[in-house]
Amino acid sequence: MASLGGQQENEEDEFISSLPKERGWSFSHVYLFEQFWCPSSLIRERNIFQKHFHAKQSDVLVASFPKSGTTWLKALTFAIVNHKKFSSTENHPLLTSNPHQLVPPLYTFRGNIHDQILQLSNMAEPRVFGTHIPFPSLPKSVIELNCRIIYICRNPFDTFVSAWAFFNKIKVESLSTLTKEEAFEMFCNGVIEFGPWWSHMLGYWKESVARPNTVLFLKYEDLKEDVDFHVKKVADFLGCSFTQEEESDGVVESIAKLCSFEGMKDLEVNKSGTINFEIKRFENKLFFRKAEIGDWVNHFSPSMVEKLSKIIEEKLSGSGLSFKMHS
Ligand SMILES: Nc1ncnc2c1ncn2[C@@H]1O[C@H](COP(=O)(O)OS(=O)(=O)O)[C@@H](OP(=O)(O)O)[C@H]1O
Repeated sequence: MASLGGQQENEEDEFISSLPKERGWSFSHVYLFEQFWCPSSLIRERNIFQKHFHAKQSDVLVASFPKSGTTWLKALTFAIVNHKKFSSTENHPLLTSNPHQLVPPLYTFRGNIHDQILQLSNMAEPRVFGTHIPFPSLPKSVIELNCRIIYICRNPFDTFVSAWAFFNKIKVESLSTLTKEEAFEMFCNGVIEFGPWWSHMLGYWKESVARPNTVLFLKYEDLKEDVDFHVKKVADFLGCSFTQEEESDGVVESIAKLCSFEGMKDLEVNKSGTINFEIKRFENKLFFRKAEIGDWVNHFSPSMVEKLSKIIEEKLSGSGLSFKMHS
């Protein structure tokens, strides 16, 4: 972890310990920082980032609440921005690397901060980063330079099931396994890494309405319905539209196929590869579970359905944001 130096570190520790604190889903604790629940390590990383990271105008951000389709959108975005560089069928980096390796998270400082900044500044442009950070807490330079942001969200029912399955598998050893009931209670209270999920979605939703050329808001369910349409939409948004010839050659369809759940989950790198997450090293295969719309029906009791539906109604009403719950 990058170091701030003695006194500053102490002040930061004091600041973090003054914040409201809850048990996390995968981290021992999460703190209410800038109105979202966040592990202490991320608060530190984010503070360093605010100070030292300078966005470039060509940077692209893939933003999401966890378990909403991040892996899929990272793969698609990487393939789209590099479609002139790599063929989707031969030797494509996505055939041998997990999307999270090709599209690194904005905040994961390990080791020397200056090396990290140098590494990032040497990345091929356009640099594509992933982030689960809510809109208001993004690095200032990202906002000031109007870097393009693609946000993906998913219906909260499926997001909950996916998160419950995933976080229990990657959690720190010392944490007890969250029962479905415990996790659901926390989810309904917004207490989950990067939550509350409703303010996360609404933050990006409002920006996408106010600045549609800067923030593109996508839904997992819509991508499932017509991925080719969305591949073209993302390319147009990023200013790298496909030519007529590329479209006739089937480039759009081959990107969609390369990034499909079926295509990705059976790749060797995603079956047996591992990724170094802050908490521990875990298997890439954990990013690929069922990828269905409506799996929640196998997990929700009628009272859970009623409670979550009410929260969605209450939190999102009037925003214009709604979800498809079944395929
Ligand atoms: N290529 C592709 N296409 C469609 N769906 C996919 C794909 N890759 C992963 N998935 C499904 O997405 C869910 C994981 O969400 P995230 O990728 O956002 O997870 S993470 O936040 O990056 O950890 C998780 O959903 P569930 O299966 O419902 O748990 C994955 O199975």
